[in-house]
Amino acid sequence: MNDNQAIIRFENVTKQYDNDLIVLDNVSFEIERGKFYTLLGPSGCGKTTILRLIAGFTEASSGDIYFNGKKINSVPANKRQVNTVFQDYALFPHLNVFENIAFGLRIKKVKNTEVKKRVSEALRFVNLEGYENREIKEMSGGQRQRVAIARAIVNQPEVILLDEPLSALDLKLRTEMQYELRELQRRLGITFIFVTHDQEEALAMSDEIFVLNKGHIQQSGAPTDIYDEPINRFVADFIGESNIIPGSMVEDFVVEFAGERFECVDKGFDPNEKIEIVIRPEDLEITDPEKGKIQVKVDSQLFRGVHYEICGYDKDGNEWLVHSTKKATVDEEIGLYFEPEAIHVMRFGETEEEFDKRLEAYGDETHAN
Ligand SMILES: Nc1ncnc2c1ncn2[C@@H]1O[C@H](COP(=O)(O)OP(=O)(O)OP(=O)(O)O)[C@@H](O)[C@H]1O
Repeated sequence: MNDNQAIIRFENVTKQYDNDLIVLDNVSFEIERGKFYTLLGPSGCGKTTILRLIAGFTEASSGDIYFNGKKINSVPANKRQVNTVFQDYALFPHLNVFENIAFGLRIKKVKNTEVKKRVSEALRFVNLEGYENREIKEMSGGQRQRVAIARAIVNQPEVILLDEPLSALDLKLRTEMQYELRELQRRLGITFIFVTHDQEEALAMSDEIFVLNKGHIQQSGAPTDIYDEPINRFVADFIGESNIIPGSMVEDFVVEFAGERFECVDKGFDPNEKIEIVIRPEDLEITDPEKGKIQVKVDSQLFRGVHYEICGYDKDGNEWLVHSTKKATVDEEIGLYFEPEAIHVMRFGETEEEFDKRLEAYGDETHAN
């Protein structure tokens, strides 16, 4: 087997349920071996459907799915090198921790000594040594979560699918489990495909994120790439808070919005092409009005612990959101300063393919959005 080969490949996969709803519309992507992937998107965008297609719980309406280069469209679920960790853990309440984890091995008629060895190993991986004889009802939410993960890794699958596995946990435990899961994936070296609708979780955990909406992958890439270079309004909005302001590209490196022209680092647009710009709230600095590039009248302010969240309007009526450790006063006029690099220019309705082509054509010494 070629190590560089994608472990999973979707080729023009469409999924339409009986009710005629097209959930995935001609989707193609590759999953590389040994990485942590996250499928991120709002409720109903098709994340779970992708997992179900990989696991073999449902079939594609059209298109092909490959595993290690072999087409697996009609391979039954129990013959796939894949294990799923479900949102509700799906543990058996009448079996103790050991037997829950051993369940899959027992079905495969693995020898008792081997079962013991592998279950102990799996328990060690999830830090639950000594819990073998506990009843499931005696385990906390976080511990149940770990049992569910142990039950997946004990089968030594090549891929583990995790469907919102942390959503039932409280915030503190959830954050702890995020670290644990990430660390576990690194130690095991197994490919993880994780589903969430929580953008912070996706940014914190993943090597690669697929942002999904309305049956399409809107953008895929490393967390920093997606955060810094969202290709459209949906991604910009979904991944963190953004100021999205309409404008036009005057020429290469000059953009106009809020009635002013600004230096930027983008090129490759038609002269005066209508665009939208994104500036992240943390990239705006509060200054005196005359030192700011934009002047804004403060409308509201909230203290968020680490920073103030300040909202205001410029003279054109655009809303500006600022995250700053500096305080402002409601109705005060403030200046906002930003570097040319803080401006990300987005073309209307561009697909990821077109975006990538344009980046290639213009080299990567600039954003060349
Ligand atoms: N078996 C089914 N029959 C008909 N429609 C379905 C079926 N399963 C899912 N759907 C529909 O397909 C769409 C996508 O569902 P899916 O579960 O993949 O979304 P999701 O992104 O995982 O959402 P969530 O975050 O809410 O779990 C939804 O509109 C859902 O109602």
